[in-house]
Amino acid sequence: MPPTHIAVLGGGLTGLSSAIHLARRFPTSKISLIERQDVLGGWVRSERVKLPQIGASVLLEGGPRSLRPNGKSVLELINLLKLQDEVITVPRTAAPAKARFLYIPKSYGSSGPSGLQRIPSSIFSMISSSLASVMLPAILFEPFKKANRPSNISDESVDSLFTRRFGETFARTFGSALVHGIYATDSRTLSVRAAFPAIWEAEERGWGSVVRGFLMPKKKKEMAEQETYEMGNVPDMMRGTSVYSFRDGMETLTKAMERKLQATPNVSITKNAHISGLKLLDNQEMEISHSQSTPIVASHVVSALPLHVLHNLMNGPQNIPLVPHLTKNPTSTVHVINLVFPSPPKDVHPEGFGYLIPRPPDGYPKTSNSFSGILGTVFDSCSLHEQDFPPTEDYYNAASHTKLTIMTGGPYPRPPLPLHLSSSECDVTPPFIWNLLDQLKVQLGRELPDPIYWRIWNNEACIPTLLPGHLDRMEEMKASLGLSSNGGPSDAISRGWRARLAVVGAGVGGVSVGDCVEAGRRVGREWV
Ligand SMILES: C=Cc1c2[nH]c(c1C)Cc1[nH]c(c(CCC(=O)O)c1C)Cc1[nH]c(c(C)c1CCC(=O)O)Cc1[nH]c(c(C)c1C=C)C2
Repeated sequence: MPPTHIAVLGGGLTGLSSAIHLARRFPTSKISLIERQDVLGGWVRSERVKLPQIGASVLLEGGPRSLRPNGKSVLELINLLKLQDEVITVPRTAAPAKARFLYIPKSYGSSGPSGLQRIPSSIFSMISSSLASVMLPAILFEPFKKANRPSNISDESVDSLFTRRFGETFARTFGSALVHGIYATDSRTLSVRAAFPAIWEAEERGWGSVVRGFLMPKKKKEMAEQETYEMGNVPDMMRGTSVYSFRDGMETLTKAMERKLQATPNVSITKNAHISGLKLLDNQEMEISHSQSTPIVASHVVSALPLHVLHNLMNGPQNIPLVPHLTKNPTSTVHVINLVFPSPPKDVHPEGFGYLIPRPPDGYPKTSNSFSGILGTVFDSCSLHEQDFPPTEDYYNAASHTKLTIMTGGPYPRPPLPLHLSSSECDVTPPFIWNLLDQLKVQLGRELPDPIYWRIWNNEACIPTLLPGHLDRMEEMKASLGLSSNGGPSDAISRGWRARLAVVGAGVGGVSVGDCVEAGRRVGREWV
């Protein structure tokens, strides 16, 4: 029998995707989506600002800003929500797809390269690269290094695997920068199996060598199970695309998901609702108390809340079955700072995607002082100039402005934020922004004009750091809910939750937009 009433807790990407797919799968079930804030979409936030000084309208992002076309569940949503005309693509041959940089401060050491360094994209470009001294020996000798994974480990940190296979300098230079750019955390704390399973598996496939493993074909049983996605013509549109976004930013996707849900008769959305409790009733239904009206009683619940928030809900006075590991992982806070300069990109930065900054050799500083803790900078004008008006064909040399985004925080101590978070709220540029501009000038190696617009987004606890052992812990968590590892009901049916509570989201199964949408797509499959 289909569920009578499904409550979806949390209206971020995973909650929205869960509600959309559950409403399709169970058209006769009642579905209630409950969100704490007055907007849906979670960390996805796009803002269009008009800048009359230069006669431009500029689209800025506070969270994720681009997508890769390999995420089939997002391509499917684009098709289902008819967003094809909103998509903008960056071809694989374009500069932002090919040119990515590392910034290595002079203070990191005298022997290696310093300054803005282009990351080579092939073995041939590696030979002439200034990063060759760090990359070439590490990569060329790795296949000849003895297998060295300790037999008693089932997971380790990204830094630990990179150091074992490629050496300490490579691990710190490339591994830490990669982890900054995705998880905004310390690579010495992040689980390699949870964050980069392909690297862990390549080492196994390659008899101890990651490089050999990547060069070898995958065995049949390692190939992902084949899912069918309703993608229509979207894969054709994406041919040759490196990354894509939407003309009006990533909110195009979440707003379209919300509109779709509003138009679906069996779905109700409650915003501004503070959820205060989750209780298991004697008849196996679940009661969700929240601030907006009387409690909701649901036969099935999807929690798309951050795990620590779910933990707090369950820790009330009611006696409910324990769900383990909800508070194990820490989270990273990222400050995202959009800057708009009144000059074309050629006067501000090299053409490309942007740059990442590796971890300092002595580790992260303990206090913020004047050090800004920049993790990396994205050259938004290069990849996303089609979002801005008026359109400029030769945007790099001729656009009226440059937009870029600095990301700070994560493992660095964070200086206090200014009172006002955008230049539209105050006339005086705060020291926080001047300090970042000083750092930016050093990193880009040039003088910069004063920005005509700045905007700070405080993404508090936005990305979970999945600690080593995460995958095993999530199996135990699922088992406690009465779910087996493949998502179906386990024989532990006597457990209180009886597979009627599903826990999904970035803290469980992957932090990318694609992972969140996919998790929502798969949830509740066992409820038929
Ligand atoms: C708020 C800042 C974020 C940082 N990482 C993420 C966010 C939202 C999440 C993230 N970023 C990337 C991925 C991988 C995506 C994939 O493989 O499909 C994830 C899950 C890659 C990425 N990193 C940066 C960009 C612009 C992208 C493309 C995707 C996106 O737009 O988020 C730049 C970047 N992100 C962060 C930092 C510190 C940084 C530095 C330049 C943190």
